[in-house]
Amino acid sequence: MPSQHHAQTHPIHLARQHFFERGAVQDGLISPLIERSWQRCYDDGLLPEACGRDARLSQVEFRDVRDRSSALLESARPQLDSLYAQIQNTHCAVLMADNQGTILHGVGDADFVPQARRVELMPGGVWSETARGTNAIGTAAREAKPVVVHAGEHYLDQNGFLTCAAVPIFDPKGRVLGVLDISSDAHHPQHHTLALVNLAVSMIENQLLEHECQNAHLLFFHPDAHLLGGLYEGIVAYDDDGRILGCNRWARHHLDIQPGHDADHQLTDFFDTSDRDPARFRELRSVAGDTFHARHREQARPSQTVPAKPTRSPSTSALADLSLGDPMVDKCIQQAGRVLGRDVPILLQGETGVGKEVWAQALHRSSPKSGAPFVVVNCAAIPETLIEAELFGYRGGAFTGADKKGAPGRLLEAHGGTLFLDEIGDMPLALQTRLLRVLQERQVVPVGGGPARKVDFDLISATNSDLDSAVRNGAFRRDLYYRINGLRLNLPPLRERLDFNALVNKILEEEAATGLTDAVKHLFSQHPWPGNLRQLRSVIHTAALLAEPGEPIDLEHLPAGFVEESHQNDDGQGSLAEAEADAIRQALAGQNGNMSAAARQLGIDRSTLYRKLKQMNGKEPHT
Ligand SMILES: Nc1ncnc2c1ncn2[C@@H]1O[C@H](COP(=O)(O)OP(=O)(O)OP(=O)(O)O)[C@@H](O)[C@H]1O
Repeated sequence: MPSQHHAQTHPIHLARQHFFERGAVQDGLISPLIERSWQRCYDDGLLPEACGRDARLSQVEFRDVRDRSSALLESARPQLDSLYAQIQNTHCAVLMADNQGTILHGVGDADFVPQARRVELMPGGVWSETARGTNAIGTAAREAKPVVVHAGEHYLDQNGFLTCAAVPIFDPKGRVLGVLDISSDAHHPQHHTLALVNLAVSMIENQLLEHECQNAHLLFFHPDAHLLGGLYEGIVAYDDDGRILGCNRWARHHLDIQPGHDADHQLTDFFDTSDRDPARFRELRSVAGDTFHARHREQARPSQTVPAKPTRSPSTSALADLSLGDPMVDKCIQQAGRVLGRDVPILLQGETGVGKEVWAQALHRSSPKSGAPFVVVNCAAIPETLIEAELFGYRGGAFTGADKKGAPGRLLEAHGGTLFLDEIGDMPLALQTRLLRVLQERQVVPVGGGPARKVDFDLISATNSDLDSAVRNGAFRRDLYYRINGLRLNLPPLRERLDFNALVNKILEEEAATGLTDAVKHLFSQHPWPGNLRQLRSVIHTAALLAEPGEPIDLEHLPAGFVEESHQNDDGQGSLAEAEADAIRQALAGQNGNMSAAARQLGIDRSTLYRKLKQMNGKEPHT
């Protein structure tokens, strides 16, 4: 096969010439591993002047792939960040791929990333050997070995500008789970990169082992007592019967186990002892005759009565997870934490889309009632005539159209758990009286009569209207207001949150988006966000689908009307309420008056849009 590379003296050029023109390479010009890989690519029919095949995933495929690798991404994240911090500003990028060579995560220097993107060396790019010929990621995955691929060792001509060092990441059973890589421009070769990547991978693998074998015994060992406790110690996880559940790469190295061959073994297959629990000894001998120094650790085991550590229970973390650094939010979390489980009704107050329902769920999950039902009733979404039956239930045939068997009602469904009354300000006055009675007497009588049933639930209510003024003008019962307002949490609007950037990053991650261009970052920081977190999520969700995999969200990906909404704010034209009203009018005009489509575009609920329109029309003269 002819190659673009003609007679040249550099060993790699010579090797390419030999390989592509004569079909064999003179000994010593390139490593046997690279030659093996070239041969596979050649046999597979790949041409060196090609661009790669099936080499890029769609956004949807990419999202699926990332979801499947979420455990790996989670275990690896701290190491990815710290690895990049060590090599930053050296014209390179840190990349992590799954075992099929699809790049899941990438972070790199501004002077290298554009070059890398030209060949799709970025998240969403597929770098398997089949797709792109010999390359560090694909070849490391294929060979299950650390690999450096420099310049012309890349099979495809177009990748000859790269130098890359990649190390496979093994799961505790010794299967390749992914690949960690540092790539840079071949003009800036990095000398210690492979060692750095190896270290980071060791740490990721240990993290995976401890995470996946949470209830196991752990045996740590090393031939040198001074290196016990260091990064190169072997770790074996095993159960009560001495059966090996998994081990790290150094255990495989010290015990000479081939990756993938450590399952279905007993400790006694490798250590020379008849004791099933050899970890009781400080010194061990392997069956091959090597001596190791050892230590032992028992992981937390559910069956044992280990004194409870004052750790954060998984439940409280639901609430704590809402903290991203905003002082007002943190204060709410702290106050809520104090009253949870103490029969104090909580009232969540905040603009539409600030996350009141998300908070209600987190409060429920953090409470002692987290295992019981969480029942949501949106008082604005149910027609007035049906709220009563919905809440209190009804006897069979109690009213026209009612189910013959009757229904227990949402209050009874919440028995033992949490009732979340959303938009409580929209509850009709007559029903407020009935609800108050239930809260006082803790029993429910269904519509149409029947025996009273006892109910017990935690109550969380939410409103985006000003309940104080509703109480003053008689639209909301004062006694009910006191009853539901044991603790009021005022959730700040998005434009006032000091953790705005952290929130954006969290949503970008959840939506598998790559990032934002500087122009979009600037626009976001200026935007009034009338739809708050709901609008932010909906804008990022759509824009992430419109951007190519690995491409940051740019102005062109933002929904129509969004940029204009921001500019109105820039011009300083009028108040926020006016900006919001303008946005609503524009959305309705743009969607030919279709309420559902306009609400979707604005990132708010249809019922919220109705209410806002009512408010706008009440204030404004007809035009
Ligand atoms: N802490 C958060 N982190 C990320 N996204 C969030 C958060 N809180 C809310 N969101 C997003 O905003 C959307 C709206 O949240 P939610 O329904 O809880 O708001 P709300 O205040 O109850 O709105 P409304 O008053 O219109 O009923 C959620 O579906 C979620 O996508």
